[in-house]
Amino acid sequence: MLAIDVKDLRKQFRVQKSREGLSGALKDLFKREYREVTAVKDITFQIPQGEICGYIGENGAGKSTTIKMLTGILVPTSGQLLVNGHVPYKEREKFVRQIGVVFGQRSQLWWDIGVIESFQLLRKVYRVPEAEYRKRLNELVERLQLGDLLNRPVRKLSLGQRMRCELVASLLHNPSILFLDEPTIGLDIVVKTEIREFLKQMNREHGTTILLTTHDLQDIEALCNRVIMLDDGRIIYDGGLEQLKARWSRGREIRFRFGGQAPLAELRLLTADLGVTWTAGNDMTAAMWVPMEVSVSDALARVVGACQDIRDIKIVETNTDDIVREIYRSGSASAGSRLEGAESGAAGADAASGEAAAAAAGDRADKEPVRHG
Ligand SMILES: Nc1ncnc2c1ncn2[C@@H]1O[C@H](COP(=O)(O)OP(=O)(O)OP(=O)(O)O)[C@@H](O)[C@H]1O
Repeated sequence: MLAIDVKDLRKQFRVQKSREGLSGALKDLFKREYREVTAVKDITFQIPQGEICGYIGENGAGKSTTIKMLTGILVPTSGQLLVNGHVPYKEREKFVRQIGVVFGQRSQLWWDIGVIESFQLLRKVYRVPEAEYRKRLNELVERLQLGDLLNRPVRKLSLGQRMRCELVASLLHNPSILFLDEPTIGLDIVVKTEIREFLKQMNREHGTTILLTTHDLQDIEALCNRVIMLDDGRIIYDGGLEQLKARWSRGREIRFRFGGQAPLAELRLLTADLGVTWTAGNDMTAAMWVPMEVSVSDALARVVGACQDIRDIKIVETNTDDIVREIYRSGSASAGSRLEGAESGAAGADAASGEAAAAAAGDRADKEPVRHG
């Protein structure tokens, strides 16, 4: 069985238009006007059990909306959606016991009571048998070194401490799928690394499927073999991280350090026919940019063959941040990506059930109304 199976999934929101000025406000009172915002546009993807998949995109791309549909908080406008074989918004009670959710900016813990008391309440919510709960809690507390924190109220915890507690809370009932929305946001590098290691371990030992949205591409590098990239509600790339890098990388930089003054003019002359470019570093260093279509080993051989005084060579790959930024800018990851079909007219115009509307109302307060151009 697939962990997540999504077909032609769409979410539209109905947003009230507000007219300008006092007369506009008065008109709004009597006759409201609405417009549709399509946050997710007929996306299709499948995630097998045990995979860690990154779900990325710029602000407003539709990541959170997808996660909310996958976790049953929002009802899709159209399309099909199965998570662990369940339709999330239909079988809420049974379903939530199989998933864990961490929204980086929102807590599932009670603010004023001790962490351990929150855990106990969650045990009851998820109906975890006492013995199983104890065993699980001990394991998680040890892994994330929470011992000292358990009796403190959540409001007294630092962000990093709270995040570790949130992770425990989301895993107490041993869910087979974990949804993480910006799990490392605002954390220092030590805690980030700790959390990444912990997630890898959970995935390895318990086969937990993880879907992760993040703006921190180092989370993706550390955890995911696969990424799904979203732009303006559509999937623009679905595949391996390495393939993405290989396809999009426009070249590599090779840095040289010399025993004396870097012979820049000579180097330029030497490689003039290769299509590489040189930039000076400090006196003793220089960097050669080798575009993708030029062989690195040919370029290297040319330089090394002619200069005796090279002390150090370093090849620098284009980093994922640069690649992803470039893809966002162009709005397409082209070759080999699974481009979703064009938007096919409005389907099921009124998306908002009472539940969805409530989620929507509470939800935008903490966010900018963002869109990229
Ligand atoms: N409840 C809502 N009502 C109206 N519009 C919404 C609602 N939720 C999201 N949107 C709109 O849908 C689009 C997608 O938003 P979403 O929050 O899913 O993006 P995101 O990729 O998670 O962005 P971010 O990285 O900022 O969290 C945006 O244009 C947003 O303004």
